[in-house]
Amino acid sequence: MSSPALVADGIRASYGPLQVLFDTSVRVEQGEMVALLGPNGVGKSTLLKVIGGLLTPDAGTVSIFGQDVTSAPSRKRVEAGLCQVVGQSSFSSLTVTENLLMHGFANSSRKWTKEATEAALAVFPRLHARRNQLASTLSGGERQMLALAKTIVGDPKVLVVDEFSLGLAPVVVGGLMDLVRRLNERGSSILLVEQSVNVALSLVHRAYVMEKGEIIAEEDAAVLAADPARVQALMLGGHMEDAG
Ligand SMILES: Nc1ncnc2c1ncn2[C@@H]1O[C@H](COP(=O)(O)OP(=O)(O)OP(=O)(O)O)[C@@H](O)[C@H]1O
Repeated sequence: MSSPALVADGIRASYGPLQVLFDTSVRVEQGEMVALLGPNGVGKSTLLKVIGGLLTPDAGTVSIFGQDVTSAPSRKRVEAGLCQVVGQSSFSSLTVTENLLMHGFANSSRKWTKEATEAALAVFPRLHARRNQLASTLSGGERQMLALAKTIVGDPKVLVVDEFSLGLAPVVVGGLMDLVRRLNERGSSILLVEQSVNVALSLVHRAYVMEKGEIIAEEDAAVLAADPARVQALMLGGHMEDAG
């Protein structure tokens, strides 16, 4: 039987005395798209830090395609196939297009790189308009778009995305969802952290809902999407008082 693409099992994690994750477990099978949902501050980004090797857990394991990477540096995780959309790092002395092509050629075939560069630029008209401009001259939002576009061109085996809908116009989010879907069709396994439940459930196969550092529900996305009242109750969780 093939190993899951990504497993975080029994993760406990803290910032100093503040424990944020309590035996949190998520799994993404090969070829699967999974969402991690939950309101602000429940620990979603913390779990991604543990997965990416930016925070050492107090307990639990992380594995990628069956390889235990719990204590491995981020570089080893990347070698194992993990790609995380973090930061906005680009080569500032290269143009937008050069950044995309270079990232693609380093990680994938020339054919896919050229196709995906065009597709990514089509999703982001702002980047398209600035395709021959140096990355150093982009605005913060445009750099964010370039970071996402680069990830897609890189054809990752396991893609972890934190809040791709945040701060982007709905039309851009729609285009990005199409790109993520295409990546998944090519075989990428995907973990998507999202606050926008509608965006997430229309894209993924399965979803986890997190509440105060624990997974409180795990369901097929179609089952959750058919029961908005339950989703709303799960997303509000113990945060009713903050929801207003
Ligand atoms: N570097 C840090 N030092 C101390 N506490 C932190 C740190 N980062 C996060 N926290 C706290 O840990 C808890 C979980 O934060 P985390 O960012 O993982 O939540 P989240 O679910 O990703 O939230 P959001 O959806 O708002 O990004 C919060 O109470 C937060 O204040």
